[in-house]
Amino acid sequence: MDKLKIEASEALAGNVVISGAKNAALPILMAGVLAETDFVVTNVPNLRDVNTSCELLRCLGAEVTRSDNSEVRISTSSLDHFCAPYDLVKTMRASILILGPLLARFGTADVSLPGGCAIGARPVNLHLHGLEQMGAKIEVEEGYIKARVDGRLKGAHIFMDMVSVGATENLLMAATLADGETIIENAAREPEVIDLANCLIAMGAKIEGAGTDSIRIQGVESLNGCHYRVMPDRIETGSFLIAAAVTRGKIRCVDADPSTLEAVLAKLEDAGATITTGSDWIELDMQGKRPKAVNIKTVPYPGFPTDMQAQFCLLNVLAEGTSTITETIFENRFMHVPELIRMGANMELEGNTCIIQGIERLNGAQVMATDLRASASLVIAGLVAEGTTIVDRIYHLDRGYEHIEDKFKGLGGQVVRVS
Ligand SMILES: CC(=O)N[C@H]1[C@@H](OP(=O)(O)OP(=O)(O)OC[C@H]2O[C@@H](n3ccc(=O)[nH]c3=O)[C@H](O)[C@@H]2O)O[C@H](CO)[C@@H](O)[C@@H]1O
Ligand SMILES: C=C(OP(=O)(O)O)C(=O)O
Repeated sequence: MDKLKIEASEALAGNVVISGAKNAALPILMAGVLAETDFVVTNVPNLRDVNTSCELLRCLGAEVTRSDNSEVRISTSSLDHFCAPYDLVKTMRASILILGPLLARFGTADVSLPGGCAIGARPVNLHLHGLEQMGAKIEVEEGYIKARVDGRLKGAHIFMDMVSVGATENLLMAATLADGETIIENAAREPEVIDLANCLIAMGAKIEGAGTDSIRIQGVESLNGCHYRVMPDRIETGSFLIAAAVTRGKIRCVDADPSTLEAVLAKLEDAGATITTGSDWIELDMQGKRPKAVNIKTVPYPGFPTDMQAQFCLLNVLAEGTSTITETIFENRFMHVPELIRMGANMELEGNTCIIQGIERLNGAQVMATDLRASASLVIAGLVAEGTTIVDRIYHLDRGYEHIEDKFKGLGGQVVRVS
């Protein structure tokens, strides 16, 4: 099994090209099921989760081709299976996003119930409840969600009990083909929801309010394919900016979107970074200084993202001062903490808060994590640790970071993949 071997590195410097966003590409690929004509998605990152999504679409009978690494073409003319099997869903929870599109277009969907995962239980009750309000009959049998509707789904006024990105996306996709108007209240406002909505609009959907907490959808009879370019990955961008900050370097992220990262950039400025932005780039310059500790609390967008929590934990581990990091989205998202402690970090957990006393340097060690962003924080830790760090179980990283070792290498980071 592959591992990443990381040596203590100089301050990162140079440009890094940001890939398309995993968390936008996955729902957009699932939206392909809604399209009656050919659908072409560009800027799709070459990631394990994207491979899984393509495999899922193929397993339904869709034709999926990848002309080069970043373009995916989907044709649903031969789609004739309506089941997302356990073997695929267990490797990628986002497979649940096939439920809304399948049900809306074909009136039937069997989707393996995703289990919990390393970061929490992650139930899907909001997805199911919203679809039921739109007229679906849903049973859970033998580990599968079995959803059926006679004719079309019906527009509904849905009040979400809590903010859920995935449930908002599933219901948004389902509502595009429903009969009448759907309003999703307390909707997630994440940029990836807006990207999905823009894609659906390009396919012919009638959607207003994406990016606010109230999304209004007028159902249409059918949708066509379109050409759609996936937005830049704000979490990949943030991860490279953190790596530059902790190595006290200066980097520019190109093909990035600063407007989707305001909370993260504000915290980096509080940590002492000089941030400069253009319409599609972000530059961070630490001017050789050690970062200052910053307190963080994760909340839904536009607040500070949970997907950047592990990386900021690491920044605080190396920063000047004491800080607290509070995780409010997922109940078990601190798997990086024991591993960072093994590398010498001075931090402790109290409930959902991590208290960190900054130190100057970490020590290399053999580490592993069972979650994507925790793994990213360990790779970045390796760049500033004395000696060698080996990060194991990197299939988690391959779910969300394209060519991570090449991108670090381009910035002067000593990261290599070893078997
Ligand atoms: C593929 C993708 O886009 N993944 C992102 C998405 O995950 P995902 O869409 O799974 O996350 P949600 O926004 O749904 O989860 C937020 C919270 O709501 C809870 N919940 C969710 C649905 C539900 O039916 N019931 C329920 O209780 C979850 O357990 C969690 O505590 O948003 C998360 C929060 O920004 C990010 O960390 C993930 O990277
Ligand atoms: C938690 C994440 O993804 P997923 O929802 O696909 O597990 C993530 O991208 O950090």
